Amino acid sequence: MARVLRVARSSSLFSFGSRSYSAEASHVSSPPPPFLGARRDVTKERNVQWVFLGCPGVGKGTYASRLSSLLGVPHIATGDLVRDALASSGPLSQQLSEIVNQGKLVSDEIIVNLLSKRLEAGEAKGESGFILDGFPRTMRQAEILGDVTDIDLVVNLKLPEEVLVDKCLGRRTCNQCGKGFNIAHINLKGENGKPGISMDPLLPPPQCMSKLITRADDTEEVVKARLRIYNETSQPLEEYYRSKGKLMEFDLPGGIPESWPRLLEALRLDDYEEKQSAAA
Ligand SMILES: Nc1ncnc2c1ncn2[C@@H]1O[C@H](COP(=O)(O)OP(=O)(O)O)[C@@H](O)[C@H]1O
Repeated sequence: MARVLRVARSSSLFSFGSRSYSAEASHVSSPPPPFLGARRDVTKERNVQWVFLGCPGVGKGTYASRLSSLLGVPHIATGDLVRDALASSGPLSQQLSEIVNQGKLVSDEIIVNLLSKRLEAGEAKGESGFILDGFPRTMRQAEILGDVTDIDLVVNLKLPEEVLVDKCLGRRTCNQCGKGFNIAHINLKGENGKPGISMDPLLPPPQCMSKLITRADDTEEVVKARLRIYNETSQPLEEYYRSKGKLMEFDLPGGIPESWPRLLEALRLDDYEEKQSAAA
């Protein structure tokens, strides 16, 4: 989809593909543009174009990244694009740090701009397809995405809210190799017919142990703010994609060892590697 966006010099307009958008807030009550399921089937001509939805801490990054390696498509996390922009010097970094450190969402204009640049760079390198993680986050972003490309599938990962906070607070990244870990021990008892959930920590190897860092926005206060904002702004997206017949709900049954094979099964990818090698 990387016929990508540019911020128009004239100020309050930004563009994605050949379309321009006003930088003002979206009127969610306006009907969304027709989605792409209605258009021709292009899935056979290109790699997958998938979106991962889910609350902060649910594990979107982990599963999206594993699937991207399996399918050979880029995993594009807008949170990573924001953190890269934060790490660079300049006025954008200052503008972003205040927003991100309060757990608030960056403007649609900035986020579409960052995503567009990333897609453009990927296209120049010959990338095809994507797994988007953290985008779209608002109805307006979903409408913009729907205007410029076909989304094949939206995977909505779910975990009980009690688990999400603990998982966010347990996240760690190695500042040398960049890998993500989680030091939280989750053990939620089942009640009212709901199954319990236990997850072992994902501990780093000894060489990373002394290099672990915690995201500045993974404090309890900011995590709770992010969860609240997610529930307010992103849940309408579930309904939107459900109504297009694109939403796949997936309740994570536990940690990676239990969840990964079940997710592959749900995506009908459980024998994907075998089929790939047989076809080769
Ligand atoms: N699509 C988006 N729209 C607006 N802001 C975003 C978007 N994606 C990421 N951000 C910003 O980057 C921060 C970190 O994003 P992310 O790593 O996806 O965190 P989370 O753990 O909340 O899912 C968010 O709190 C938000 O400020």
